[in-house]
Amino acid sequence: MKIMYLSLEGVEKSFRNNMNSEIKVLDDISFHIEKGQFVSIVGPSGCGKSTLLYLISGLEKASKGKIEVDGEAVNKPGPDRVVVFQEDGLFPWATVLDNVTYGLLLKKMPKKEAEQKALEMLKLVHLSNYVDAYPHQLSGGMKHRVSIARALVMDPDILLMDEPFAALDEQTRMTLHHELLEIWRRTKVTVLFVTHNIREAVLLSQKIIVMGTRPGNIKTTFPVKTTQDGITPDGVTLDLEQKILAALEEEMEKVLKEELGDDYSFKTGSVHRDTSGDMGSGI
Ligand SMILES: Nc1ncnc2c1ncn2[C@@H]1O[C@H](COP(=O)(O)OP(=O)(O)OP(=O)(O)O)[C@@H](O)[C@H]1O
Repeated sequence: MKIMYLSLEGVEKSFRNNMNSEIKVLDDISFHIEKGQFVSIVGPSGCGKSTLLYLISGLEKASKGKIEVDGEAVNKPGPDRVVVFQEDGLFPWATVLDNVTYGLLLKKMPKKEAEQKALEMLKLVHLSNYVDAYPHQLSGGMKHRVSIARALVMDPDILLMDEPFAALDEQTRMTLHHELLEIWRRTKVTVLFVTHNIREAVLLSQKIIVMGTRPGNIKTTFPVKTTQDGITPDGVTLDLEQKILAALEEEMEKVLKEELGDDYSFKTGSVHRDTSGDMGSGI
């Protein structure tokens, strides 16, 4: 029997708007993730993807429903769940090494031990030669690698990644995809990865959760079929990208109609489906 590691059952989240009325952002979210899985979440802008990550991280509380990690209810942030954001969030006044040791020193780990752990992580993200550099001396991709090292050094069980590579250029993003997969295979950390980019989701994940919107819900889930080497064959990749895009088109139509008026007509297939391009980055 498979162990369900992260489990959400009937999760709802509402916020109060400026008019003091309740707006439901997430409705009846239920899914289960096995330990060590790499799962992506895609969905239209504003459907509640970040909110969902914050609920799992414990930074926000669910209005209803249950979130459990390894059978334990989540009700506050914990070192077992670390979030990596789109912005690298590094301290500009601190060196790479000091940025990575920061969380460990807060946990009262002795400095020598913290530095040794940080150096191991920096080796894993190929930044051993930059330990004394300051963030402004690094490229965007390198800064993201530091922020991944800073998250991993805490030994999290679950890495929650909120569009971590969205602001990077295509080539840097491709390099980081390789590195992230290598890190994932070596550390066996469970990854929940939010992205707007369908291709990115297909390339990285074992399972893809597609969210609908108004309010945010789970529209459908796709398993990603890989070979024994963990590689998704090209035909499978393209087919899956098309299926995800088709599922999202309906949601996008809903949003556009709401924002642009009822007479707006969304033509099926009007989304650019050039498979050589950057699938879904406009979603
Ligand atoms: N603290 C808050 N108070 C009030 N409303 C909020 C709060 N946080 C999020 N929301 C609302 O919840 C909805 C979902 O936001 P969220 O950022 O989770 O969506 P998203 O899918 O991550 O969007 P994007 O893809 O554009 O980043 C939005 O309408 C947002 O305005």
